[in-house]
Amino acid sequence: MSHVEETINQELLEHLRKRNDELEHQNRDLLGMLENSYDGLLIADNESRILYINPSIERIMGLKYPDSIGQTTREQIEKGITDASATLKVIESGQKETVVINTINGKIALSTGVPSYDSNGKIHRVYCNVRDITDLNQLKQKHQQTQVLASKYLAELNQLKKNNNSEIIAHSKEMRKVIDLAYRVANVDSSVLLLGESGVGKDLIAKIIHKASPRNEAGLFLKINCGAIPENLLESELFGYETGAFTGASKEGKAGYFEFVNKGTLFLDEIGDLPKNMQVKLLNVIQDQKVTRVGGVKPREIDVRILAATNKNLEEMVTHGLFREDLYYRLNVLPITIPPLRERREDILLIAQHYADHFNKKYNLNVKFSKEAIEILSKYDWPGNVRELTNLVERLIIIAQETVITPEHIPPKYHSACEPLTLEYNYQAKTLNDAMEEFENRYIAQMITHCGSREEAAVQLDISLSSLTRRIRRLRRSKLAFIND
Ligand SMILES: Nc1ncnc2c1ncn2[C@@H]1O[C@H](COP(=O)(O)OP(=O)(O)OP(=O)(O)O)[C@@H](O)[C@H]1O
Repeated sequence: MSHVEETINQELLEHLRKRNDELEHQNRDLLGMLENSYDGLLIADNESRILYINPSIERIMGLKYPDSIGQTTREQIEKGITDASATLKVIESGQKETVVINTINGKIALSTGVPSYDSNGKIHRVYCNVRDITDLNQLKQKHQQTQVLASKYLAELNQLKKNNNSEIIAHSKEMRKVIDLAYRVANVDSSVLLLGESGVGKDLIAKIIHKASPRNEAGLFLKINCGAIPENLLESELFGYETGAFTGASKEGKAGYFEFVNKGTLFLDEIGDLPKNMQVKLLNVIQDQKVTRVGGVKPREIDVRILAATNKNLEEMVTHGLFREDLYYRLNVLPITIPPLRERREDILLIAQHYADHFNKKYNLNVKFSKEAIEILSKYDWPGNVRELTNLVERLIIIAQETVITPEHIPPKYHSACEPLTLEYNYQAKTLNDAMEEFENRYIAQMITHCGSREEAAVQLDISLSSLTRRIRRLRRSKLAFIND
């Protein structure tokens, strides 16, 4: 070898040594990155055989190094280590794939596989990035729970806002007594049982009691309709549940209404519909002021005032064994009975007027009641009480085309106060035609007197007001004119 050749060889050797050093450094850097990545990294061949895993894969998926090297991801699924494989999906589709996997050590991960091809265009390697999203999922769940809680608070705030605006109309002696009692019981902490037919205002009185009590500042008011929550959910809704208490239960567990409303007031509406097995549990919670979540053992201290309401006869239910006597006495410490609307007729007009103002404002109208319409409403028995009255007022305000509600606008069933007439008199007429005319004349005249107005009489006679007016005009021209102005 010449001197020149020797020099070139040495330079080449030096260059190769340097290059080798560089590659070794790069290799070490790359390996350092792979080994220290917080995400799991996995390299597989075109048969899903694992060639490389980093330590994070062991943390996320429970795969051990070096045992898992050479195993296929299909085998991992068969062994139950994971329930899906991005590698297999990439091999199937030939493109980038992302799957959510549940791993043997209880983690949820997002696995993304990317293919790499050889010079023939065939898959040569699959590179997988496995990101642990368990914490992210828990955060998401927490976020969702916070959102649920926030919307509950918002609903409660809106309810409170509404309460501030809601006015109770209580002109009658009977209702004034009820309100008076409500304010007095507000200052003590005993249970109150609100009794009365549907729609009398039990809800409204319950809100008044809470608002006037010190609990208004300290906690929330929450109404639960015991008859509306499915029996299998009622216990967990009221008392909450612990982690994994039942299938579908949140991993975090959940506070029930009693805990949610702590320091406030829980209004148990339709208490007569509470299933018997729940009655004893409710009794224990009220007595001990402690609640144990479903699936839990540790009782939690609570401070909740109970208001209950029913339109059923609880005493009778106790006699028939449908309601626990001990719970009945526990709830019935302070009973308040709200009389039906028909037993306090003087409230009818004021309530109707109050809601007419309310709906006129709401619909930007200026509809008023005629004297005759008011008379009909005052005489009706209102089996659905104030709720029925408010519903009718809203309907009348909307349907009255004119600015005055007349008897014609009011549906026939409300005209019940005009009972059928009994007509007894001697006919002066001889012929059938005359007798028929005479009957018509007298019947119409008496019906107008009886109902107090032509409008109401027309409703009772089931003819239009204009038809009645035409008949009156014709009858006035007859021999026997009974109809006066
Ligand atoms: N005295 C009143 N003044 C004004 N509004 C009233 C009055 N009483 C009841 N209302 C209204 O009538 C409607 C029915 O009242 P509420 O829901 O309180 O009755 P309830 O007795 O609780 O009925 P249910 O037994 O069916 O639950 C509500 O819109 C309420 O605001």
